[in-house]
Formats: sequence, structure tokens, C-alpha cells
Amino acid sequence: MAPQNIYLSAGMWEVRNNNELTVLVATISVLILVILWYTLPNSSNGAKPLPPGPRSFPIIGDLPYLTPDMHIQLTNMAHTYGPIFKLKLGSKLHVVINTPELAKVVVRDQDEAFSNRDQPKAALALTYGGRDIVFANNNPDWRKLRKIFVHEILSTKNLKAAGSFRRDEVRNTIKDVFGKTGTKVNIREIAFSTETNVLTRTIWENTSDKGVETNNLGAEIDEVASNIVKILGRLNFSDYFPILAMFDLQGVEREMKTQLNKLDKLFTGIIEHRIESNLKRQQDEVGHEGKKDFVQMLLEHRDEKDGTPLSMTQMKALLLDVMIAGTETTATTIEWAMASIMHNRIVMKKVQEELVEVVGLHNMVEESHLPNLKYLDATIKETLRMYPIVPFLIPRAPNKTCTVGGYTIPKDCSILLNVWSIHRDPRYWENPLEFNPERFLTDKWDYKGNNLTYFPFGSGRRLCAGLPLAEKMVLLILAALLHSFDWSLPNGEEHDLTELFGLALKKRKPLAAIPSQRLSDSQGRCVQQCRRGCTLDVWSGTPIGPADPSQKFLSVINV
Ligand code: HEM
Repeated sequence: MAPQNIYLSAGMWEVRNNNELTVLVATISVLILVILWYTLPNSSNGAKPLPPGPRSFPIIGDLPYLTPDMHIQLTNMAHTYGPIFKLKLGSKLHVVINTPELAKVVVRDQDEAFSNRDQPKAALALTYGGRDIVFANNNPDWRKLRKIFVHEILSTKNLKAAGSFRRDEVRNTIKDVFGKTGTKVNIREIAFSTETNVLTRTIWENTSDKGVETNNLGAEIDEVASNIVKILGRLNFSDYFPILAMFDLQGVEREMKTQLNKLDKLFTGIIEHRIESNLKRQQDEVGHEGKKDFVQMLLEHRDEKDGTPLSMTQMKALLLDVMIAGTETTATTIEWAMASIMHNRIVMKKVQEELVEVVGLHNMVEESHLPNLKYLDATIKETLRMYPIVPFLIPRAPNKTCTVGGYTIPKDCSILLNVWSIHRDPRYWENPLEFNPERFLTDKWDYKGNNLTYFPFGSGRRLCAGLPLAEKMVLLILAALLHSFDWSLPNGEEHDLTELFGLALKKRKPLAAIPSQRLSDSQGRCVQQCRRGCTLDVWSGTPIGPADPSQKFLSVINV
């Protein structure tokens, strides 16, 4: 063929293909328009737009905008984009809610639709694939486990029965701190180990001395719990680019499984040991002085004939929740409360005056005193207003596409309820940056999330399942620490209330404070009075002489 022909035929091909191309493009365009018509929101079919938000980069979305202080950043973004806005992290859509009115739509009006969790890969690795309470979706297993935990394990009756563990452990802590008077004490650490000791005794009191290795348990759990919270707070690309998830590029899931293995070994040992010893005993001998610990209660559900019995994995997942969700949050709250009280001398004075009035100088704090410690209770509420420990709550995910505030919220996106921002919003709080417990001195406030200007424990179906225990422990530990000791900062140190953002909102600089004995006799001894009129050394229990009316007694005992 002559070159010209080649040219001509090529040209004809071009012309013919131009026509075909036009038809093809037109057909595809019509198809796309039809698809868009049915799938994308538009005003004529009634669907609403997505919430506003920053202009995202292709593929990576808004990831480059993120800063370490996300709670402050998302609060500032609400000033630009409004009370509800979207944030695209990789391919994952997040919706941030910043007002009580919109939070109510999510956790009250549409609580059922929003009661699934956004399940990060690290959380799934930790919880045997979401078989626990905290990270499970709203399914029959979750409902069963939560019901057992809230209505049985933490029932008023069982909480009361475990009161002696709390009393013993808080006294042990006071004794321990007494031995450190005049030296630096890390407040979070002592609060953490007190809570861990209370929880371990409540969970497996009957096991502790019978063959399961529990030495140094508090320190071990402290380390594992801190690691877990750190790992959960890390930005994991597997969550934002599902296509990469199988590679676990940052090793986040691997690290989490290492932490889980440590706890799994401990829990498996405890449960198996108990099953064995139960088999050896008669049914009526099971339990400890008529009390049942958590493990025993769980095992009864494992053996139940009706419904679905609990599996070994579910039992371990529940123990894990208690040890992780219970310790870190309680210890961090106590640290923030102590730091805030020490920073506000007037608040400190009022707290201690109330303690003298309610508890007296001759007694140690008991749980029976707690309902009368109104000012201390208000101080803890104010602490959790300014420093909500879980600043965005644990993100939820809608199980269907919903509408909130006039915007479409797609199924499975991640919902961040910005409690931190709502708790500091001047539209709802007068002088929100001022630490003022007085604002909580009315009966109007509780932790149940009924009033969505204040919900540090969440609200609705996913409200903190450990709330009754948390409330007691924070109040009891703080009351005991502030009643027994005066606290000061080490020489030359300034008060510091800087936050460190993560899944839990921590103090950037751990609080180290110096205790000095508050209740003592004239010779600086810590004494208790016996009913027969003698004076005993509080820690050794040895008699040190007859009772002297000028002495301050830590307690009056029945000997
Ligand atoms: C001061 C201490 C505590 C604080 C501030 C706190 C706060 C929270 C928050 C904000 C949530 C998420 C609520 C939501 O997503 O709406 C939560 C969930 C949870 N907390 Fe707590 N918590 C504390 C202590 C405890 C304790 C002592 C336990 C157990 C012994 C516990 C067990 C749980 C569990 C199991 C959940 C998951 C509930 C669910 O998803 O259904 N927490 N907590």
C-alpha cells in the first residue's frame, strides 16, 4: 500500500472512530448521570448533602491537616465549618459533632441506628475481633455481655458486697503513702495501683492465693494498659486505607497482639484454675464467704442451659475491658482532679473543710461518708468537665445511612462526639475556662448523659458500663488522699495543667506531689483510738499509751 493510502486509511479510521467515540462518550455520560441521579444526594429526590468540611486531597484526604492536639484542632474547625462537619482521613469519612443539640440526635433520638462502633484494626486485634463490650457492634453477644456486666456484676448488691476490698485497698494505699511522707509521690501511679488491686480482688478474689501467679500484677497490668492505650491512640494507616490493612505496615496489630497475649495468658490461667477447683468442690462451697467474684459469676453464665452460654473468649474479653477501661480512666481522672485542686487553693481549703465536717478528725474515710461529700463530688464533676478523659468518646458508626442536622451521614462512617468542645463552649457554660466546682452544686447534674451539655461518661446505649464503680472509686480514693494528707509541689515546681491528647486525655507532665501528714498526734504519730480508751499506732496496731483528748485520731477501733 502506498504511503498516502496508509495515511488515508488511518485518517478514515480516525474519522470513523471519532463518530464511535462520540457515541460511546455520550452513552457513558448518560449512564453516569443516571447512576449519579440515583446514588448522590440532590435536592429534587430529597436526599441531603454531606456535612461541610475542608477541601480534601485526593487519596490521602485530610490526613495532612491533622495535628497532635486533635481535640483543640477539631474545636477550632467547628468555628470554620459549623456544628457538624466532615473530615476524610484516607478513604474513611469521619463526622465531627460539636453541639449538645446534634449530639442528642445521635445518642438519644437515633441511638439504635448509631450504636455500632467504628472498629479500629488495633481494637479488633485486642478484643478477639470485637467480642468484648467496648468495641463490639450492637449485636446479641454485646447485649448479653453488657447486661451481665451492668445488671449482675455491677449490681447494687454486688457492688456493696465488694465494699470491703475497696476499703482494704484504699487503706493500704494510705499506709503506703504515709511511708513516703516528705518525698515525691506519683499520683497517677498510686491511683492506678489502688484501682488495679481493687479490680483484681473483685474479679478473682478466690484465686489469688491458690496457684495462679499474681505477683507484681499491678505493675504488669499498668505497663500493659499504658501500652494498649498508646497503641490505640496511634494513627494506623490500615484504618484509613483498607487496601493496605492486610500488610499491617506500621506493625500496629502485631504490637497489640503482643500486649493481648500477656493478658490472655493471665486470664486463661485464672479461669482454668477456677474451673478445676470448682470441679473439686461441692456446689455449696463455691464462693468466698458467700461472696461471688466476677469469674465465678461469669462461669455460671458459661454453664447456663438456656439461651447462649458465654464462651471462654467472651469471658476473657470482658475481663480485659474491666482491667483496661477501668484502670486507665480512673487513674487519669484522679490525677487531673488532684492537679486542679492543688492549683486552686480555695478549692483545696473547701474540700478539706468538708472532709473534716463529714468524716471528722478521728476517723478514716468510709464509703458511708461519700454521699455527704457534696463539694468534693462537685469538684470531680468540674474536673471531668474541663478534662473529659475520653474527649471524643469512643467513636460510633451508623448501621444505616441517617440524617443529622440536615446532612446525610453515610452508613459505617465514624462519628466523633466532641465532648471536650461542648464542655468548654461559652454558649452553655459561664466562664468555661474557670475551674469552678460551685456550678455543680445543684442536683441538676449527673453522669448519665441525660443533659448533653455534660456527658463525660457518654450517653445512651453505649454509656460507660462501669459508671457506678468509677464514681465510687474516684470519690473514695480522692477523699482518702485529701483527708489523710496535705499535698504540695516539690520545691521550685510550677503548677502545670497541659494536656496530652490521645484516646485518653492525659496530663502531659505527670503529677508528682509531696504528702505531709495531716492527721497526727502531738508527736507526729498517726494514731487510732481504741474503745477501751487507749491509743494505738495506726499502722503497726501496737499500743502507745492512754488516749489523750488533744490527740487527733485517724480512726476509732473496736478493741
Ligand atoms: C472515671 C472513670 C471512667 C471514665 C471517665 C469512663 C468513661 C467512659 C466513656 C466516655 C466511655 C464511652 C461512652 C460512649 O462511647 O458513649 C466508656 C465506655 C466504657 N467504660 Fe468507662 N469510664 C470510666 C471508668 C470505667 C470503669 C471503672 C469501667 C469498668 C470497671 C469501665 C468500663 C467501660 C466499658 C465496658 C465501656 C464500654 C461500654 C459500651 O460500649 O457499651 N469504665 N467509659
